[in-house]
Amino acid sequence: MKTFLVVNPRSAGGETGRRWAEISGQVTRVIGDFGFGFTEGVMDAVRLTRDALADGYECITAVGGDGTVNEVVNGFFADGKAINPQAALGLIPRGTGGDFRRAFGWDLELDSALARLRGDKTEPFDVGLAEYVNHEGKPEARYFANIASFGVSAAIAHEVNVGSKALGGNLSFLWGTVKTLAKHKDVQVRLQVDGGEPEAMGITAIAAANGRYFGSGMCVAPKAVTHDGRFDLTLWRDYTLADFVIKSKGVYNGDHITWTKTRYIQCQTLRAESDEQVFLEMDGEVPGRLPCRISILPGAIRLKV
Ligand SMILES: Nc1ncnc2c1ncn2[C@@H]1O[C@H](COP(=O)(O)OP(=O)(O)OP(=O)(O)O)[C@@H](O)[C@H]1O
Repeated sequence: MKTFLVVNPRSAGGETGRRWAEISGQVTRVIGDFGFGFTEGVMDAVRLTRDALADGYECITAVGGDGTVNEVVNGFFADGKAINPQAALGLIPRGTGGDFRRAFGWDLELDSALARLRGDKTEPFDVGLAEYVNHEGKPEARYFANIASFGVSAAIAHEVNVGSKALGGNLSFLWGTVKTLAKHKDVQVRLQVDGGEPEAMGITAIAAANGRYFGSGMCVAPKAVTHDGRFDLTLWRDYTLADFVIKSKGVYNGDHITWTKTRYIQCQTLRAESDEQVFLEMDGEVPGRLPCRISILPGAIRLKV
């Protein structure tokens, strides 16, 4: 398979760029010739992926974290269609959060990533599509690989992404989480699942999950499968800071789905709207807010496993 690596040199705190000579040497040893490009900023991985597919590359491999995976997946599509439905998505995980790779039990070892790239095993991979309102108030659509969520999860991601990183990555994330949770109140939304009757409800957060983890390791959707053509929809209500701190074990190991404050269903589409400002997060980025429509594209691309 002709392979192209989309490399985010800034991922893993810039270590990917600094260690590139060593990484690329190992890639060559294991898979032979490959093409590659460095991303130069936000959304650049979309362009690199589209160009590589147009050049006939059959396996596009993200070298980075969840943000890079999201952009590469977006590059698999143009004008609402997969550019090459037979093309495969590969991953050399380099990020800090790594929620996408956790669904597959993949670690950060380069050797295991290269073994996947060298092998010819792929499996169908469902892709999420979110239509929403961006921060300029304009309608926008974006694909996602792992999870789209709204409510406190998106508020935290927004706080961390726009907040000061003066404390350093992990501390900023922790501080953003505590600050947001401490002042959070459930928001009122109207939710319509698979075209059914709209239901009004108060929610802490709702996650439409293809993969299983978000928020750097919270197992929000423990039964989600990335090739079953469905989202696992997790609805949290009345969650407080204490649930995320004192009872956090259940949030991290998936037991929360047995709590009375959690609802867990499967669906293919959902619509959500609110009279309040409710941010929408996908794969860790916060490109906009409700109202949104989220749908699944079953087996839209193939994944190297
Ligand atoms: N050259 C660049 N300079 C600055 N930002 C970049 C550059 N290339 C890519 N980016 C941005 O970096 C963001 C984060 O990258 P990525 O998710 O790969 O790494 P990470 O933050 O280390 O990992 P994770 O998201 O898993 O925590 C991406 O959304 C991307 O738009």
